[in-house]
Amino acid sequence: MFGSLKFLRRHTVHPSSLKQVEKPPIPKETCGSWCTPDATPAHNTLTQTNSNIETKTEFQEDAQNKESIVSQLQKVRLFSPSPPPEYKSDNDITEADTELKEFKQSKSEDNSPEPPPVLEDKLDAIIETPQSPVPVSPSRKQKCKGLAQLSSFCDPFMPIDPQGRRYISWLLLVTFCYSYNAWCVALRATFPYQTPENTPYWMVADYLCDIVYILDAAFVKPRLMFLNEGFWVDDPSETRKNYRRKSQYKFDMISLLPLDLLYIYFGTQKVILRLPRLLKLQTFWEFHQAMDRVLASPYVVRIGKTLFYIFYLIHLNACAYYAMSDYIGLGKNGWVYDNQGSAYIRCFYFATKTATSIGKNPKPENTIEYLFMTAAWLMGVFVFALLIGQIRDIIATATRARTEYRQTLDGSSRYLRRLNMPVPLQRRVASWFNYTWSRQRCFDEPRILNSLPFNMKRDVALEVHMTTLSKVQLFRDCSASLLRDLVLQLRPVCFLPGDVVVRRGDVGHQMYIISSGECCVMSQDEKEVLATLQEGSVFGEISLLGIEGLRRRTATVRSRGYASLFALSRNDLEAALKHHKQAAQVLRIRADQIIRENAARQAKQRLIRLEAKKSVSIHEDENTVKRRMSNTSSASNLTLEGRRQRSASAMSRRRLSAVSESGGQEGKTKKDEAATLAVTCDRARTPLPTIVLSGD
Ligand SMILES: Nc1ncnc2c1ncn2[C@@H]1O[C@@H]2COP(=O)(O)O[C@H]2[C@H]1O
Repeated sequence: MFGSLKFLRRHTVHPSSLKQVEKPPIPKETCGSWCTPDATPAHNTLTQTNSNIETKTEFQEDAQNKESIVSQLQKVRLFSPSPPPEYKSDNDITEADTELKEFKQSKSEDNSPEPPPVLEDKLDAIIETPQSPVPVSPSRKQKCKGLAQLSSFCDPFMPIDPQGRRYISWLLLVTFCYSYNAWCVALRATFPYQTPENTPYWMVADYLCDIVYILDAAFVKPRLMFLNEGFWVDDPSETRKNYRRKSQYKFDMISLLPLDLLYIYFGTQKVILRLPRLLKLQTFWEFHQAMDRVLASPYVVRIGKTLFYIFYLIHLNACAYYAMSDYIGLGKNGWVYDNQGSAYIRCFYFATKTATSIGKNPKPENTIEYLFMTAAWLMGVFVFALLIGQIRDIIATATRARTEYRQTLDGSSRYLRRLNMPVPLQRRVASWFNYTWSRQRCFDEPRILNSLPFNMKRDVALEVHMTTLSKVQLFRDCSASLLRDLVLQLRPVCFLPGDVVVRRGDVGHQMYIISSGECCVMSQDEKEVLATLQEGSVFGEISLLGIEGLRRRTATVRSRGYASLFALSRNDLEAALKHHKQAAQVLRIRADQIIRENAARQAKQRLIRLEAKKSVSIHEDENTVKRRMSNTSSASNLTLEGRRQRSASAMSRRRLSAVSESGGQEGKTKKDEAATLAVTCDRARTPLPTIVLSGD
């Protein structure tokens, strides 16, 4: 048998020759997995570009690719230049074992952490999302020198990004001032809440708001960058002109009319003179639009805005009711406010009742009261119905996805029940729906993405799956364009605990990337876990690579708990690899490593089994001899002595034959086993023909 091992030596890989740099070995579990986070060095996350201009030229990318290929090939050099060691005696078993150990060790050395690849540079160009701020021109930088201490927002020479946080915060302040004016002008003009004592406080609040209005119209709005045919314009004179062209500018200017000067003539009680301040309504809308864009759940903003309108209308109604009651005379008849309790609360209560048509309102007693009530009810019927309907729509839109999910879940449950499917299967289906919903929050991701233009779709997909994809070693080792090419082909799939993702022996149709959860690569008998793959790991690629004799799954892979994976079909992978030779190289090298590792493991297991068999057969031989000896106890001493000698020599012969495994009666089966082992070991050591081992 060991003769055949000797024969194999010509094809043996000598792991010791792989040693190039001394690196610490990595833990066992991580050896078998492709780019599990533990096995891979810390990496930079994908970063977003700040401009839509590709920062790398094709040439640079090519040069980088070549460098990376060379380093990969240096890393996994499969052939040894030095001659293989001789297998000289029966100690070959030990040597073979040692070689397996060495192979393992060298493999772990090979997989030892590399210095983190510079991902930032490579992946900077991946997402080509145009960002709002245009780089500041040098002339502007010059101007800004003296004002370096000021933040860019306060700097009167710096343009302002209309989508930036600072501007949105500013809009919040202006909106607050606007709301103050909107509520307080009507309140103070009708209710007796402005007294000579508190007038200075009201005035301070008023003029603080006016200062915000002035700053907004004079320093903020004229610096707002704007999009002109897809380009952000940040030139100060252009941004100023752009603001002046807008209707907003006119309204802003009218809202700042200093009618307050007429206080001198009419007195400070004439708060109605501040009415023009309410014309700054566009900023109020602008703020809500900005929040709509920025917030994770824009529905809250939309509902908030609608509620603001509803309450404001009721507030105006309350003010009008008080003003009318005051005009007619407080408590003069049954309809007017009777001047009891808190004036504002009572009037607001009355206004709410009329606006929402609850009924049981005091009966109007004169024409003006009738007119008021008619107007209030009409407003309730039309305006409020419209606003409340809007809230219903907003909530329906917000929960549409959940409603659809429930409908799909109910439909599938009904279908399975109708077909009398086993209860565990029904539970599994429900569990899958629950998990998929909790992970993705939508079932029609492709439909949403398909409505976007191609590049945008790709950028969205990159952003969505950034966390996982940045952990995939394949994408780090290869050119950034591989990720761009593949990202849209990735199909999210979910697996329940214990689900078989791929089964050994099946034809492979897709490979997988783990997005979350863990998957276990099982041994042939499914009793041992060969490797635990974690987020960012890739598996199922071997059967897709077209390696001769390996078109079927080499191992069963099961999900450990819930697992979210990205599936990539054979066709998509093949199409991508056609244009990304380096990626094909990397995948094949990795596949080769796994195949060798598995083959080496199997060879070792067989050796152990063979050893065990041998020791059992020797033991049996000894027992047989003992039995025979006891049967012939009646024979003469001479004959006994002679037989003993013969039996001893026979036993030693048998021992010898068992140890050498050559010839003998049962030698045939052992020979077969040895031949199979030889072939396995041969496979374990012989590099695959598909792998290109030298290249530039
Ligand atoms: N020892 C191993 N360590 C890690 N992954 C493995 C191991 N053996 C098999 N695999 C993966 O399990 C996958 C099973 O399907 P494939 O043969 O297509 O590709 C296989 C590899 O990606």
